[in-house]
Amino acid sequence: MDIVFIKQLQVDTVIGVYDWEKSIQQRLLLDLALTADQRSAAASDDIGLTLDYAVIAEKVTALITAQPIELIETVAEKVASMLLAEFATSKVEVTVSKPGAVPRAQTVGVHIVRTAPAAQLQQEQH
Ligand SMILES: Nc1nc2c(c(=O)[nH]1)N=C([C@H](O)[C@@H](O)CO)CN2
Repeated sequence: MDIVFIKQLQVDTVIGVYDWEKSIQQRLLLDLALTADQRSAAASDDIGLTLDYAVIAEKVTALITAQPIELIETVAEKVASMLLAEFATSKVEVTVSKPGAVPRAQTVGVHIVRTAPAAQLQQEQH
């Protein structure tokens, strides 16, 4: 199946468990993959028939920066839920990295895969 993706989307926000993290902004990097058949968009050359990655990037950034969050797992789950609810996609993969969180590691993060409920999948096929 086809995938529309965004790699290494930078989002600066208040993120972290500890008190010292609640008064600073830290950078998260997001990799997103949204599964959706792209054949009709390609055949018609119509942005309205695909998943607009610019719109996705804006909505994801707005969602994450709307309020402080403690866990990157929460970020990933919120993003996956929003993408499934607001875009015509059957499956999303969300990777949230927090570079700099562990000094001796290049980066740390979480990767989740979520699928649309069966009812939503049936709607998209018709
Ligand atoms: N699995 C996780 N482990 C940790 C998280 C997290 O969000 N998920 N967060 C922290 C702290 O906020 C850390 O990033 C501060 O440097 C620790 N472990």
